[in-house]
Amino acid sequence: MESSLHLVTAPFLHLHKVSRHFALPGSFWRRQHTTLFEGLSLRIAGHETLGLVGASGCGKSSLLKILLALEAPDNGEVYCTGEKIRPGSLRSLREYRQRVQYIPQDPAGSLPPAQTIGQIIAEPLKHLGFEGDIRLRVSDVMAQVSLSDTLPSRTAGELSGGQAQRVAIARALAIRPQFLVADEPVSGLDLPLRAQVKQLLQQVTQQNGMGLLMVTHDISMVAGLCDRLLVMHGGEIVEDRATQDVLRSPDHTHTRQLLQAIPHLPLTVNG
Ligand SMILES: Nc1ncnc2c1ncn2[C@@H]1O[C@H](COP(=O)(O)OP(=O)(O)OP(=O)(O)O)[C@@H](O)[C@H]1O
Repeated sequence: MESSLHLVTAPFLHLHKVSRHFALPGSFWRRQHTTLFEGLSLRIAGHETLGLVGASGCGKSSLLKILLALEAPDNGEVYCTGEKIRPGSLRSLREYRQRVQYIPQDPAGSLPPAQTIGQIIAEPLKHLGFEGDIRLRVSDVMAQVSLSDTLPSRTAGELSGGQAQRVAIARALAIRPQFLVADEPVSGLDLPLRAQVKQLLQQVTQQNGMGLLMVTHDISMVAGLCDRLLVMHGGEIVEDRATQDVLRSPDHTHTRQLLQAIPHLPLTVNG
């Protein structure tokens, strides 16, 4: 199934007919498989900001892992600017890691607690052989995410959830990627911090001319941040349109259910 937005003719990222199956628990000899998605295609332009929403368990994170080339699809290919990444060479994978960076779901849990902020942000620079001044680059990105008043020698274990997410964003930005992929970047944060992270993502993508794909359960995160909204259901992308259009007039029953599930404040207060 090709996603409905065919307008992206020269995509930066291209998933071509990817499939994901999982073995169900059971004996090895009688093992059965479940199909999460089959033959799913998606084209994304380099400057686009996209939200990906869907009910829990529909396969969003699995799709993201394939897009990030962290996992290989069971069938299908992943391309970046026309070059095959999966299956592909180690060289193309290494270049891909430089171009597409990941912001994890639970930064407080995923950052190594004993490492300093400076070490964490410098790690991808060292790993990918950055040739400039690493300390300068670390302090540059710390300033970009408003961590400049925080000492780079503080350890990740000392940070609040909001600060940890800023460090994770700074680490992703350090090697000057062209595209960010974020998996539930605000889950676990309270409402004011969610708004701050949303504003920060908006700011860094605009300032650096980067694209963004963000998985979220929180549809309020995509409004104003993502130009394009994908809704995943039953192993397919059932909506793929401009965010405002989807929010104003959802086509699919599942999208309407997701929108109806957003809590609203009562308009009047009695008593
Ligand atoms: N490695 C795996 N082995 C077996 N099943 C898996 C594996 N990874 C994911 N699954 C199953 O695939 C389904 C989709 O998981 P996935 O994490 O992609 O969904 P999701 O839409 O991101 O969910 P959530 O919104 O709750 O994070 C789930 O039923 C999950 O249990």
